[in-house]
Amino acid sequence: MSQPLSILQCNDVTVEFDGFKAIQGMSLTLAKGELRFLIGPNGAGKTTMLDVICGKVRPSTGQVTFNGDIDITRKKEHQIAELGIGRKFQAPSIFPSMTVLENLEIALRQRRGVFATLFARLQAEEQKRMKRQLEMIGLADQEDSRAGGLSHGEKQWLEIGMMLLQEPDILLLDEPVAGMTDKETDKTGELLQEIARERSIVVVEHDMEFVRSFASKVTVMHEGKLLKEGTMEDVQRDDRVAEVYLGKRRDADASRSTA
Ligand SMILES: Nc1ncnc2c1ncn2[C@@H]1O[C@H](COP(=O)(O)OP(=O)(O)OP(=O)(O)O)[C@@H](O)[C@H]1O
Repeated sequence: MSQPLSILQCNDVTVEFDGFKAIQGMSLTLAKGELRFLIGPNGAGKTTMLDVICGKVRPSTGQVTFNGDIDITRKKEHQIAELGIGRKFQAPSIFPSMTVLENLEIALRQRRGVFATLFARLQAEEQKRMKRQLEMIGLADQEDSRAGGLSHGEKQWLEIGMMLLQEPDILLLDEPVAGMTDKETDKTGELLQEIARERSIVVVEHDMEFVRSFASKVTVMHEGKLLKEGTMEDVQRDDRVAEVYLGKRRDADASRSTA
């Protein structure tokens, strides 16, 4: 069988903070249209890996290549964003006093490659895209609501919608379901699976129930290194993972899983 095409490759990445190696020779390959979960105990280096990919942190050694042969290791954050890698942080960065639709309009105007002169001609088509995006993020009947009045989950979906209007090839999400209700969490999982039909996603996540429900492939990090990669079943069967990660969470996890 042929290998799926990769959209991102991180090879032997090392990150040092004042001599402390937060990442130690980490490699990760992401396929086109893949929804990948990055898990591991606190301090494993998950967020730092996202920082490396989006250009916020420069690795001291190693290489990151995007879309085949584009070396993004030394590129600046805005250049990487323009190439098509979008990063969403934990706190939503929406404009609370504007409506849902206005927030999406702002995102659309920031879209890479859209020239002001073309904007008028594209408007009808762009309006359609915004409406489609609204449907996808489940906020179609709230387009005129003030974004600041949305629930926590809805704010996160709006921000995901804003990212999508910039048409990234890769979305990097840090704990997207933190603070969400169970219902919102499930909706988010379904949304991510839908997005992954067209784009690739890396999700850093602590909520194991969420990962179990929606992950096909999981990467486990520990002390800045790759510990295990595979299906959730592979990962759960691995003794080293149980020891360093799942074991530590087993009690808290068991109480959630019985629900
Ligand atoms: N800017 C920084 N300066 C110094 N040390 C840092 C910096 N950023 C992260 N670290 C350290 O690097 C290690 C990895 O941190 P990172 O935030 O990537 O882990 P994580 O797996 O995302 O953890 P968590 O799940 O708790 O968010 C930690 O020991 C952290 O304290």
